[in-house]
Amino acid sequence: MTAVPTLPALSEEAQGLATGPVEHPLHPEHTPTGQLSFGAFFQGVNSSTVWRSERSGSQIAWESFETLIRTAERGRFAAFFLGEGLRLREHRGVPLELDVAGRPDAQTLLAGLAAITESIGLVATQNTTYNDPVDLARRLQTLDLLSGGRAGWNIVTTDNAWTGENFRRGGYLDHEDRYVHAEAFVKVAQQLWRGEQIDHHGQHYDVAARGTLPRSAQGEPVLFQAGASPAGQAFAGRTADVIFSPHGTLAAAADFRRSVVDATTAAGRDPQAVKILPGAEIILGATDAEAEEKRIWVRDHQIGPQQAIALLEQYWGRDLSDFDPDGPLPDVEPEIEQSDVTRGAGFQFAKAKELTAAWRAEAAEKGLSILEFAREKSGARRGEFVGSYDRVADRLGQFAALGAIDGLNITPWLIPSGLDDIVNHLVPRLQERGIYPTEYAGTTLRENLGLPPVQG
Ligand SMILES: Cc1cc2nc3c(=O)[nH]c(=O)nc-3n(C[C@H](O)[C@H](O)[C@H](O)COP(=O)(O)O)c2cc1C
Repeated sequence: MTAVPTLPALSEEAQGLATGPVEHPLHPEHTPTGQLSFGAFFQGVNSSTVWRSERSGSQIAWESFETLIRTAERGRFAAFFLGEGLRLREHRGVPLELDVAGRPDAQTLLAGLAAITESIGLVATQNTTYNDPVDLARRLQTLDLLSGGRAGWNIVTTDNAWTGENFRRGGYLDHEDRYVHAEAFVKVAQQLWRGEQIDHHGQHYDVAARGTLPRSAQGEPVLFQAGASPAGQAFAGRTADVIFSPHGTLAAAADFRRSVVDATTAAGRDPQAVKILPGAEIILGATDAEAEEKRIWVRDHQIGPQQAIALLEQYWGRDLSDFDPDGPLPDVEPEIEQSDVTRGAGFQFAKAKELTAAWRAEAAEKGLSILEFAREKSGARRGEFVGSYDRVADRLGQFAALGAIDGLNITPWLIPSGLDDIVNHLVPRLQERGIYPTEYAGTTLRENLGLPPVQG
C-alpha cells in the first residue's frame, strides 16, 4: 500500500460541536439518551461489500452468516439485520455486474441463527407490497417465539413494477398509495399478534382471521422501517419503533432527528418513541493514516475495471465494453432518456443526457479516467466513520451527546471478517466512554434497544 495523506479535519459543524459541550438538545422535546446501539447489516448483494479479495467469503454460505453474527454478538450488537431483494437487478437483459447475484431468504436464515445465538436481535426486511399480511405476521411471530423475543421486522414498501413482475403484479400499487397500504398491512399483523379477531375488507385484500400463536417474551416483533421520504417518516412516526435511515453525516442526522421527532409528536406519540439507526460503513486503523490506506484498499476492491464500465452503462444505456477503463469517459451520447428501476434504486430517475454530460465535464476537469471517476462516485468515501479507533470513538461520542442518532446499522465492507476491527477496537473505546453497553440489558430485542414494553 502506498503512503497517503492524513484525514482532513472534521467538517465545520462537527468541529463546532467538538470544541465545547452540546448545550441544547436538537429538538426542544427530545432528550438525548447519550447511548448507542449497533446493528450489523449483512448486505448480501451490492458493490459496497468487497467480493474480489482472497479474504472475501460467500454471500450465501452459512459460514459467512455464522461468523458475522457471532462477532456481532461478542460486540454486544443489538441486532443482526438482513435486507431483501426479490428480483435481481439487470442491465441489457443480464444480471447487473455491480452486484453479487442472489440473496437467501431472511426468515429461514434468521431461524437458523437464532439457534446459535443467545441475545442478539434478528431483523428481517420484508416488504408490505408483495407479501400477504396473515402469512407474514405468522412467520415473524414464529421467529419471535423461537428466538425468545428477539425478532424485528424491517418494513419496506418496495412498490416497483420490476419487483412486482415476480408476483404477477407488476406496478399494481400506485407509488403514493404504498404507505397507506403498508399501514393497513401492519395493523392486520399487530391485531393477529395480539390475538384479536380481524375482519378487514380493504382495497387490496380481504382478511377474516384470528392469531394462532401466543405472545412472545417481548410481546411482538420490533418494528423497523426503512424509507426516508416525508410519507415514510409520517408512517414511522405513527407506527415504527426504529427507523433505519440513510442519513449518516452529523448534519444530515441532526436534521433527520428533528424531522422524525416532529412526525412522532404529530402522531401523538412520545418524542423519544422512534429510535434512529442510520446505515454506516466504518473503516478503522490504529492511526488516521492507516485507516485512510484501508479506505483506499476498500474503494479499489469495491470498484474494479469491469464494475466501472458497468456503472457507466447504467446511465448510458448502451454497451461500453470497448472503452478503456483507464481512458477518458465515453464521448458518445446515452441511448436512454432516463435510467429505470431494472438498474436498482440508486440509479432510478436519473436524466441520462444531463447526467452523462455533467460527468464528462467533471471527469475532464479533474483529469480522471473511467476507473478513477467510478471509484470517486461510488467507492468508500472519507466520512464521519473513517479514522483511527479513537477518532471514530470520539466522533460517535459527539453524535450520542447531541442525540442525533441512537446507534448505527453497520454494513461491513468485508464478509465475514468486516466487523472484527469494530468489535476488537472500537466497541471497547465506546464502552470506556460510557456510551455503549458492556452487557446486554436483557434477553429481548426490545430491551436491548432501550424500547418500552409494547403497547396494546
Ligand atoms: C436504509 C434503507 C434500507 C433499505 N433496504 C431495503 C431492502 O433491503 N429491501 C427493499 O426492498 N427496500 C429497501 N429499502 C427501500 C425502502 O423500502 C423504500 O422502498 C424506499 O426507500 C422508498 O421509500 P421512501 O420514498 O419513503 O424513501 C431501503 C431504504 C432505506 C432508506
